[in-house]
Amino acid sequence: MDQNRNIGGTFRTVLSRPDEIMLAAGASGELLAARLRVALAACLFLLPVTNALTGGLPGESVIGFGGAAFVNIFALLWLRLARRPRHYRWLPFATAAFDVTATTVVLALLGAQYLPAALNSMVVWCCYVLAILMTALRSDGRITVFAGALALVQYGMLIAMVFLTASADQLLSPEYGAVTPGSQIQRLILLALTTALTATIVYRMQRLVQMSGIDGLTGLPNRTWLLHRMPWLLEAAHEQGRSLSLALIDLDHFKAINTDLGHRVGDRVLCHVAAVLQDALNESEWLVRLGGEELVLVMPLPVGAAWERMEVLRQRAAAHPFHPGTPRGEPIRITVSVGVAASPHDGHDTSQLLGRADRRLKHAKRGGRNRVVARDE
Ligand SMILES: Nc1nc2c(ncn2[C@@H]2O[C@H](COP(=O)(O)OP(=O)(O)OP(=O)(O)O)[C@@H](O)[C@H]2O)c(=O)[nH]1
Repeated sequence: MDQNRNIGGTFRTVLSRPDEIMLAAGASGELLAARLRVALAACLFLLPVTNALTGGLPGESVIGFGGAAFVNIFALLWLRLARRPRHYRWLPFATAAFDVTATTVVLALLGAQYLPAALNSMVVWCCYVLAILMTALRSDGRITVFAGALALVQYGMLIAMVFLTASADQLLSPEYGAVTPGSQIQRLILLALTTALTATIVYRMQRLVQMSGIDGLTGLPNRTWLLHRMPWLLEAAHEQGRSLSLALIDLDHFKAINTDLGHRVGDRVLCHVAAVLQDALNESEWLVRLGGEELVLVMPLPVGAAWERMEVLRQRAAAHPFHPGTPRGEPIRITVSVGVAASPHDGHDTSQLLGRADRRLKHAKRGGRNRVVARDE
């Protein structure tokens, strides 16, 4: 699946809004990035101190110290904001822009003191690379591309300004070497490559998370996906004052299919039922394979409406027999039993809802199977 993606498709994926799981991972990544920034910002004070102690230009040390103080104040502010995960949706863009722009400002200040330092300071220029690499922690390709593009534009403008204003001998320096167009183009290319590499890492991370949340047999989201996704769905439903229902669906007499026709046919039956149900779902309904022959359907409905919806789907499963595909194989009617539970009435978290739905599923089995139960008896 992965190998078949073309570059255009990959690029579109990188630039698209990540799903809820990746956004949640990105929010904790933002907090990690904020903590890392505070630690790195504290280390920045070492640069002007080292510069002063090793006989560097006094003006450089003062600028370095001022820049470090500025970065430290903002680093603490970003950390404070990042402690409220996903509260400020603009935060990852703002912090990435800050990291890049702070680098440009320090380079410009160095250049104002001593022109070659603006373009040939290796230590400060490397902060662009760190700023772009740090966007990988946000698990969002849009932020990586944004930070990379901003670094290219800002550094490109700095190059243009220096070359437009400086004379040839101002670009020669005993400390920093010669500032040449060739070396500056190489730096721009390195920034573009860093951006492309970081975006690729983000893309791979997204694909791995996606793959770990998909059931290999049916292609449905799996238990891992459900356990990650449900808290967000429950929180959103709670904020909007809506109910969220969960239906636990179990195939009836599935053991007999395995025993009579073999496990391989059993697997095909599972895929068949998953496809029959999946084909009838709308965008706000999520079908998950919990494990074995148990499926879960999550619906943004109160319990009564969820029961009605499951009744329709139960009848649909029964009306679509499985065809073994062998010359003498008769179509097999597959039925399902279902237990439904809804938040907030039956519970506030996934395990409470699953527990309640499981109890009702057992009632459905005891009551003769091929039925939906949404109430305790
Ligand atoms: N082919 C196949 N079988 C599976 C898979 N996972 C679980 N099973 C089988 O599913 C069967 C589940 O049986 P049970 O739920 O205990 O019983 P049942 O026959 O379905 O009876 P009721 O649920 O009471 O209607 C077991 O035989 C498992 O081996 C799978 O991935 N593929």
